[in-house]
Amino acid sequence: MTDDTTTTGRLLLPRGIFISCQAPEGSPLRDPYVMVSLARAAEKAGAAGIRAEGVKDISRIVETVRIPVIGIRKKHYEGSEVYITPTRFEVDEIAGAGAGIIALDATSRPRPGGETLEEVVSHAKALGLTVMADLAASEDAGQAIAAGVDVLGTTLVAASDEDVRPGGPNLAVIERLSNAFPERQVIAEGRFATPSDVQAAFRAGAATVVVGKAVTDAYALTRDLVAAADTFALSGSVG
Ligand SMILES: CC(=O)N[C@H](C=O)[C@@H](O)[C@H](O)[C@H](O)COP(=O)(O)O
Repeated sequence: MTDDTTTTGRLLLPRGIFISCQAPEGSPLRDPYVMVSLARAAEKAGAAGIRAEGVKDISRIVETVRIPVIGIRKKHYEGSEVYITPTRFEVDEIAGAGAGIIALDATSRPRPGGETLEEVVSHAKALGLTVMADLAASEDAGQAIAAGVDVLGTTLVAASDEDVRPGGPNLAVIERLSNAFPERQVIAEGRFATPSDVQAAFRAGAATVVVGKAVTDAYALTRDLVAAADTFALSGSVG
C-alpha cells in the first residue's frame, strides 16, 4: 500500500493538478456544455482530476472524462454560513451524480438543521465516497480528521497578509498542515494562478493542487482586465 491509499486500501486523490470547472450564478459560462468542454480540455492537457459543482455538471463530466471527479454542491441555507456540501441531502445528490470524491465544508461553523460534521462525513463514507475536507484554517484539521475525513484541503482559507502576493495563494497553511499531519494528503486550493504558484504548493508539501478561476473563469478574468483598463479610463473608448 502506498500513501495514496487509506488503511482500507482505497485510492485517495492522485497527485498532480485538478481543474475546478465551475461558473458562479450570473456567469454566461454557467452551462453544463461549457463545464464539460473545460473538463475535457483539462483532461487532454494532463490534469489528474476535476472539481465540479451540482448534479448536472458532475454527472455530465463523470460520463465524459476518465479522471477522478471531486463533486460539491454549493447551497445556502438560512442561518448557516456553511455552503459547500452542507448537509446529508447534498451528499446524496453528489453520490447519485457519480462522483467518487466529495468535498465538504469541514470547519466548526454550525451546519444547517443542526447536523454535525461527523454525521455528514459518516454518511458520505457509508456511500463509498472519499472525503475531502474544505478547511478555512489549519486549526480546523484536527476536528475534521476526528470526524473521519480522508484528505485536507485549503479551499476556504481566506485571503490574508500571509498570501504570497495580494490576492495570491496562502502557502503557510499548506506548510502547517503538511508538517502537522504528514500521513494525510494536503490538497492546495484557493487562488493558485501560475506555474510558480503550483511549484511553491508542492514545495510546501501539497500532494495535489486544485486550480479554478485562473483556468476556467474567462468571465471573471475579463472583468479583472476591464477594471484594470478602466483605471486608465481606456476601456471601450475609441482613439
Ligand atoms: C471559496 C469557494 O467557495 N471555493 C470554491 C470551491 O469549490 C470555488 O469557487 C473555487 O473556484 C475553487 O475553490 C478553486 O479556487 P480558485 O478559483 O481560487 O482557484
